[in-house]
Amino acid sequence: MVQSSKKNQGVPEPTIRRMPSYLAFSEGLLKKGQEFVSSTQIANYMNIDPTQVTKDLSYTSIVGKTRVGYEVRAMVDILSSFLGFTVMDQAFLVGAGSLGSALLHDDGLENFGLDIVAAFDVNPGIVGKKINDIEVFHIDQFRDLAQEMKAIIGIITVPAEYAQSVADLMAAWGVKAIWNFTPARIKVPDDIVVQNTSLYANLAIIFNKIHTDKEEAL
Ligand SMILES: NC(=O)c1ccc[n+]([C@@H]2O[C@H](COP(=O)([O-])OP(=O)(O)OC[C@H]3O[C@@H](n4cnc5c(N)ncnc54)[C@H](O)[C@@H]3O)[C@@H](O)[C@H]2O)c1
Repeated sequence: MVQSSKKNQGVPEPTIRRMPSYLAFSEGLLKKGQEFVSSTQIANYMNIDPTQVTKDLSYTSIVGKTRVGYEVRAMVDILSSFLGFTVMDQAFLVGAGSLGSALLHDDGLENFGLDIVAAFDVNPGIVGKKINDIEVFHIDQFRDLAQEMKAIIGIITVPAEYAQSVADLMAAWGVKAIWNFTPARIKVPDDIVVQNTSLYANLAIIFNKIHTDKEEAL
């Protein structure tokens, strides 16, 4: 069995960002019954240079065979483990509104190693309910439940103006990472990993590209 590290220190972030696509591509090939895949085939799919693929995969224990390439089954096993998708980490979500409840409904997160064990909110209409079988508690219960449930990842989906106070609460409890979906930039001790995610930033890039293309075409 391949052990997951969930601590792949020194691996460049662009490499980590490409790996889920390598994994998805390999899973597709596995379903079609393909046994081996070459770096050129992966590179064509990704629209990048084959040497980049070889370099990225060299951070893992995947070994290619001359002329046949990489074994697809090993790619799937090693990449999912390398990316930390095979070991479950527990998370708390704070802010069970529109976005928060969408994340609570996303069963796919579990396939990627994230188990949301509890949600928190302040709205009496939401507190005490279950969303996709995950209980929503009042934020005042955070400290006690954090102690009990020992989640190491905090997900923030509250209005931006409350993001810092929620981050402070999570940091005081001792989370190792915060996945911040708000547009606020939070400040936490350096040993806490913060990942900011925004659909709207990606949308702005799309708008910028299509509008620039349109202007160029005029
Ligand atoms: N990253 C993205 O792509 C993306 C997409 C949509 C929304 N957002 C952001 O996510 C956040 C939530 O957006 P939404 O549309 O779900 O809003 P929403 O109003 O539907 O939900 C926010 C929830 O947070 C709760 N809340 C408020 N203060 C709280 C506190 N101190 N502690 C606990 N819960 C609290 C509210 O009761 C509400 O249920 C906003 O910051 C928004 O900008 C980000």
